[in-house]
Amino acid sequence: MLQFNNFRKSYGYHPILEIDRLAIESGIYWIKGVNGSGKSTLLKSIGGFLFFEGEILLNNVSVKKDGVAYRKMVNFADAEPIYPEFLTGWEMIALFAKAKQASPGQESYFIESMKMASYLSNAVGSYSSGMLKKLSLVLAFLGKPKVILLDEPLITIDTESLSILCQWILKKHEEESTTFLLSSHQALNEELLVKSRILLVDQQTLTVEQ
Ligand SMILES: Nc1ncnc2c1ncn2[C@@H]1O[C@H](COP(=O)(O)OP(=O)(O)OP(=O)(O)O)[C@@H](O)[C@H]1O
Repeated sequence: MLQFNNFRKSYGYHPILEIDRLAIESGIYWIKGVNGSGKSTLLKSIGGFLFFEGEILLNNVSVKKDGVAYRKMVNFADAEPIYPEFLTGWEMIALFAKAKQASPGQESYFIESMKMASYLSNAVGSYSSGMLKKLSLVLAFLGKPKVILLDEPLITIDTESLSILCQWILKKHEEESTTFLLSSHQALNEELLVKSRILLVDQQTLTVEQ
């Protein structure tokens, strides 16, 4: 479903990733690689946020040639999310729900399970890093994307939220066949681990471990 053709990403003259040809089937993938290997660069490229050479296709839709249709199918949560400080959590959720054509009330399950209602009326600028992270995760789950990209989703959230996030991932994958690509230096919990395959970013390329 996700296809790389002659993908090349550099920053200036510094090559970061080269993927000649690779197909990634639907599933849950744990992206591993040492610091600076290119995991965030990979996720941002798939998300359509970075310029690169070559092609990335999702269900045969090209991020370059049909960016609008492509981006409708892909949600992304940044490792260190930054939002306008003056907006409230509710306003951010309303904005994303509209953009992602979420069904009415879709956010309720996520907000309730992570007990976020008490602070969503406050401006985002007042949030702790964990509160902000949880908001970014809710936003990434809105709508019915084919792929959800999560860059370091496990950092800053507390232990209880961590296992709830794993449940969100498993549920969304089971119910909507959503593919997940998530990078993490921390090990995934056991339940998620058994359902995951590993994508290794190493020596400037990407391989799917069997
Ligand atoms: N905007 C940028 N300009 C120039 N170089 C960059 C930029 N962003 C990343 N890099 C470089 O690209 C390489 C890959 O960075 P990237 O953030 O993708 O790695 P990563 O695997 O996500 O790292 P980490 O595990 O530390 O988060 C690094 O050498 C980094 O210095």
